[in-house]
Amino acid sequence: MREVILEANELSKTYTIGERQESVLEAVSLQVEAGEFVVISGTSGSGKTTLLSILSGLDRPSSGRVTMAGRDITELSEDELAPVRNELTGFVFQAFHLVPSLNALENVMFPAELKRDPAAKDKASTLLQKVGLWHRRHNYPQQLSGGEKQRVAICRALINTPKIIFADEPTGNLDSENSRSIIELLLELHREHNTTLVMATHSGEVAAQADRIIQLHDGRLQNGGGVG
Ligand SMILES: Nc1ncnc2c1ncn2[C@@H]1O[C@H](COP(=O)(O)OP(=O)(O)OP(=O)(O)O)[C@@H](O)[C@H]1O
Repeated sequence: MREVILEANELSKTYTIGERQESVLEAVSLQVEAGEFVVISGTSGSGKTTLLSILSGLDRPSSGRVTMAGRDITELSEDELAPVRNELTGFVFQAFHLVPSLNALENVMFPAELKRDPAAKDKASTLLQKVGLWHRRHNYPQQLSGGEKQRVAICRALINTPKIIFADEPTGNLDSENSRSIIELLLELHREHNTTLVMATHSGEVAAQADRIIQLHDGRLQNGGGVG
């Protein structure tokens, strides 16, 4: 049997808005195997971003548990969680969170430099070339278009070859040619390094390439979340 790298048990998330309690996720349980490419699909507002944020340890559930690489991360403090996230995961979210004072190349290198990787610059250069941004390497985030920033953020998420990549509409701001090259890059990592991909997307073309599609509807899973 293959390793289950990510597991959610009975996750729920409730927001309080004024006097009202709004339930965004309800009793979501799922398992993802190491090396799987899972797409989370669902209409706008169905809870995809919320689920990805909780699965990746960026946000906490109101109840339920998340286990990552055999470790229950639900009750870890932020200080305990940060090294687990850095070691295992990469994030491609809609907010780019690029460092404004670093140029494109330096932004991509940053996570590898934190690990004192001597190949940081070479790896960052290769990634920028793959996404067609080598000529923009000296530009600062404010000198890049939305789609270019998106691609820099993707390179940065990939530089340490994380075990699990969480991606929220990674091609959301991109035209079809750039979307294809980003998906190709993610799939290349998936194939070559057995990287697990957990991706929310509206794109049927991307979903068609996934091993499994998890459907969210009003915060509930439509099909079982077990390993397919
Ligand atoms: N911080 C918050 N406070 C209150 N409600 C929130 C908060 N964040 C999200 N929501 C609500 O939770 C629901 C799910 O949001 P979420 O962003 O997870 O949906 P989504 O499926 O990713 O949507 P989209 O495809 O439009 O990005 C929405 O109804 C949203 O309004």
